[in-house]
Amino acid sequence: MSADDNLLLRIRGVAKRFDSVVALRSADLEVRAGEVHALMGANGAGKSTLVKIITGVFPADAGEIALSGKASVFRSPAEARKAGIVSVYQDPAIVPDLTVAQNMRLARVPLDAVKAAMRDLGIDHIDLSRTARDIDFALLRLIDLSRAIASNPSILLLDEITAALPVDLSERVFALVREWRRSGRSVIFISHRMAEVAALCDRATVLRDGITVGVTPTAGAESRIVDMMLGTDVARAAAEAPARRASAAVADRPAAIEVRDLAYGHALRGVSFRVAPGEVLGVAALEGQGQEELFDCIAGVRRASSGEIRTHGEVLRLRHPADAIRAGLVLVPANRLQALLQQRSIRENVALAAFGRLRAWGPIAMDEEKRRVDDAVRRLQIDTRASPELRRLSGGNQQKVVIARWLASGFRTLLCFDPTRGIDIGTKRQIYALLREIAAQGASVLLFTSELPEIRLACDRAIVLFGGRISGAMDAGEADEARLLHAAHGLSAPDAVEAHP
Ligand SMILES: Nc1ncnc2c1ncn2[C@@H]1O[C@H](COP(=O)(O)OP(=O)(O)OP(=O)(O)O)[C@@H](O)[C@H]1O
Repeated sequence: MSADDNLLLRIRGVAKRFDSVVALRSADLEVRAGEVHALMGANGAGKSTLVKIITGVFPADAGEIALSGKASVFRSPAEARKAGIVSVYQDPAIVPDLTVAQNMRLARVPLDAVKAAMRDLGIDHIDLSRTARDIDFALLRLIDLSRAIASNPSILLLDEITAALPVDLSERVFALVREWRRSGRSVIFISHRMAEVAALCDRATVLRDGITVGVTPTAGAESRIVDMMLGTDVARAAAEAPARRASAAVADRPAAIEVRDLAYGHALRGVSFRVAPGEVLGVAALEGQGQEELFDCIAGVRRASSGEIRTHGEVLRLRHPADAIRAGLVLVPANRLQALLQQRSIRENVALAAFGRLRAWGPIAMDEEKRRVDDAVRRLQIDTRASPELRRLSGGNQQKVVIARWLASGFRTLLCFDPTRGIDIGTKRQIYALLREIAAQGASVLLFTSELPEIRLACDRAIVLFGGRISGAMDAGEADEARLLHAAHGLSAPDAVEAHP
């Protein structure tokens, strides 16, 4: 049987325009039965738009879609589901104020099948009568995935499913995808993490500026894929890792931020560390080891049960995020939906923080605000073609808006919680370079990342959390994945890992 006989989905010349924005010019995609197929492309390349066209969220302006050789146009996700195509979209399709069970009923999927899928993913401990709003974002995505699996599709589309997931939960998704392939079904997998694409996917289709620019087996093709995604010139610039400052006895300087014996219920216990001015301190941890509580306490979102937080020697009383912002501590949260006003313009969203601050200082300096906002938008290369509405930006570009906001307003310490979630490899490098630049100008950065290789690229030092305590501390040069993972599992003998590669 030839590969063509095995073709499940064939897409030719799909185009889509939103007013003046051309999201897709001519997208081609062929997915075989029993294949895990990566859909790659930089932020804004058109991946999510293609996923939404395939699953009937909106119609294409042009092009053909054929399923098992038969021309197929779906007018809604429900129609696509009936034909065996189901997607887990980038933002969970879950109503926050309903319980998990109510959400599943809303999606018309049988609860028993959802429970079975949750069991397969190892998340059956979640009480289905809990309100979705109270459930961690990473777990919500897995619940959304369980919903998708429950209808047993022949093609599963996963749009950046692992972007919010820590290593251990990502592994469960990979196991499921492999099982899916073994049973002859197909997965279309979108991710900005090249390592997982190379490990998991059979072939990749690459989109650039809305056009399919190549199809390749993934094995050994990582750098070729990056070249295709970014265009060769940009890829070359992106490959130059940001220069890490020579570690000039940073730890000896007075701390920009010092955390002493911090506790928050059982989630955080006796956590102490310092970040010097000009330093980027990385925080690594598996899911739910106290990292969210740590960032929330420092950002004034939650009140610590005991312990102290100081900036430049002064003990802070943080009762509200505004207290932290006044002390120069600002948070870039992982969940951009929390941080952004979807109905407002990009400009308003970037100006949000600066606006409050400038107003506190006196008359609003509109020119100054405009200059700062323009500068931040330019530095982060935010794609403003779809201006003025923020909600029309691609996921990665929305994430950049959150960072741009604080760039425009100024701060002394940037608390970044997984800031490069869902961001393409070129932009990621820009963000690391930006964090380094911010540090070089004297600010300090505390960076939690669920992507362990980022620690070495962006940080000077790293601490690792396990069970609410610090289970490891090391210089970035030593923070390879094996060492970090070891500490993240509460194992204190990284040398043992090296001894058994
Ligand atoms: N509903 C919409 N209205 C207007 N423009 C849109 C809409 N949805 C997407 N776009 C625009 O279409 C282009 C492609 O966006 P899309 O979300 O498909 O990119 P992507 O490849 O998924 O990016 P990312 O990796 O950042 O998620 C972007 O310029 C985006 O701003």
